[in-house]
Amino acid sequence: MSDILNQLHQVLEARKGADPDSSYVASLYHKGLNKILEKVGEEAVETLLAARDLEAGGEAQALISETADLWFHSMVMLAHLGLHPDQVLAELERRFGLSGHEEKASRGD
Ligand SMILES: N=c1c2ncn([C@@H]3O[C@H](COP(=O)(O)OP(=O)(O)OP(=O)(O)O)[C@@H](O)[C@H]3O)c2ncn1[C@@H]1O[C@H](COP(=O)(O)O)[C@@H](O)[C@H]1O
Repeated sequence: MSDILNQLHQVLEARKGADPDSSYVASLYHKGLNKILEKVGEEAVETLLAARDLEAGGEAQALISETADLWFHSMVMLAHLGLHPDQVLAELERRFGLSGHEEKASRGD
């Protein structure tokens, strides 16, 4: 399932040499870290508002879409700073192991 993260990361890397007028990602790189962080913050707020709306009877698709925007802009931030999404996945895997989920799952707990 996470292969889409790798494929998207490759596109984000390729956009480092692209014309800012022809690519949204290249335009974010061109504007710099502060603009990218502004977008991450904006999408985080839109995500939490969509979560509250869903609990109040709104659409799940709105939360899914906002979460995708948040993950996407977080990946742009990581790529801009020279990091790979695999590093985040590895950290989640490390924590999963630390909390003993696999051990509990194998025991059937
Ligand atoms: N996954 C995405 C993606 N998700 C969201 N967005 C863009 O993120 C922006 C979301 O910001 P907003 O909703 O705030 O829209 P906005 O008001 O127009 O944004 P701002 O003017 O505030 O920057 C929109 O312009 C969306 O088009 C994305 N743009 C690109 N991608 C992926 O990145 C790849 C490369 O994109 P380009 O660089 O545009 O070729 C694409 O092939 C896609 O796979």
